[in-house]
Amino acid sequence: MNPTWTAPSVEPAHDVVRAARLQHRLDRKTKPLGALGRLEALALQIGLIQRSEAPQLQAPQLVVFAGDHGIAARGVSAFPSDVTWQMVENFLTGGAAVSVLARQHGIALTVVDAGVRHDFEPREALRLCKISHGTQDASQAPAMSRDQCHAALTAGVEVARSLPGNVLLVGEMGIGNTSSASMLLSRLAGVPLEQCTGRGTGLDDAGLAHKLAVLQQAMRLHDEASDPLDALAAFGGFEIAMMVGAVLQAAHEHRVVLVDGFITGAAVLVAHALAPAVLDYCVFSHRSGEAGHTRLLEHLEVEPLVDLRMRLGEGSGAALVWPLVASSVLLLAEMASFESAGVSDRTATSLSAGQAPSAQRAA
Ligand SMILES: O=C(O)c1ccc[n+]([C@@H]2O[C@H](COP(=O)([O-])O)[C@@H](O)[C@H]2O)c1
Ligand SMILES: Cc1cc2nc[nH]c2cc1C
Repeated sequence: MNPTWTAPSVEPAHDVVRAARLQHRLDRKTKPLGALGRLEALALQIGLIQRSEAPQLQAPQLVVFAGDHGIAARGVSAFPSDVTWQMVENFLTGGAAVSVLARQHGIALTVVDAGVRHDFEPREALRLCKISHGTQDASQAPAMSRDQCHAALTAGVEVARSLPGNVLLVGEMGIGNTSSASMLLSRLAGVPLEQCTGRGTGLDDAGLAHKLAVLQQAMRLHDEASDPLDALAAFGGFEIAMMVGAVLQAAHEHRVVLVDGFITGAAVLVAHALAPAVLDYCVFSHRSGEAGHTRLLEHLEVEPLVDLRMRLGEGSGAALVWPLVASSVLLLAEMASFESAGVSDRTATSLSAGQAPSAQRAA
């Protein structure tokens, strides 16, 4: 087995000339300068991602990657592992939060069995990519072997490659996966584990203290795992590794990547360590209520679009902000300019008052 895995290449999306042109288009729209706030930066980012001054979003795809975690047997979650496969069934029959939101917004939903401890009947919206029936307990052994880790990364690449459209919304399901995300954050960002570890699905104070002790044990066991792929194999899980592959492939193909919460954020953290330009393609949908998410966003120096104190996962936050993302692109495409609508702008007045247009934006 090849000891290294070659990540899809990711080109930086930034281009100074295209950014200036997009900004000029936005500035000539019939509104005060900057009045659409972060929607303007969003439209500009998507223009850069698509290398276009007239970006368009097509056939958004939400993929929920699901996997189980051996470490869940140590009592680090408020729920049992069986909830993972039961929720996969719920996604497929349309009753989960993400199912409702995807239906509401016309987003295609695919569920990927990355490594759930259950055998599923084949279904149209289900991709069977199981690496194993759950990972090993990371407090006792590496969560996965190098081979399994590479297989999961490759499967994620293949899933993204096979999907239509130019927007990937990334979600996950896996009892115990906040533990993996916390350990990845601590190891890759150098943040103390206490600041990375939270209540997940709803641990009480005693549960949180126990979770922290288990994660400390796992971190000590894998104290050599500092390279991003070593850390990913040590701490898991299969769904996180598949998300890393999918995000890298989506960025390679110049798709917009709409990132959900803490666990999807941890996958982006790994992807960023492998290919830093991946961040140019990522839109961070929301700030999760899970404690470590704020540290993760600070480390990546990114700001999510909204904070609704959600902490569900599944891609629910990504699905929820999809209409904002779609609106930003539509406004860029369809709003009239001052010239085309015959609306007077204030440039003439400010110029006669000796103020440069650039000073207006700063104001
Ligand atoms: O996305 C988030 O920010 C988030 C925060 C806390 C929990 N979750 C979800 O809850 C599960 C993991 O929580 P836990 O307590 O089992 O580690 C998993 O299925 C995630 O989708 C998700
Ligand atoms: C019920 C339930 C739904 C979820 N969706 C994502 N993670 C979850 C965890 C639980 C426990």
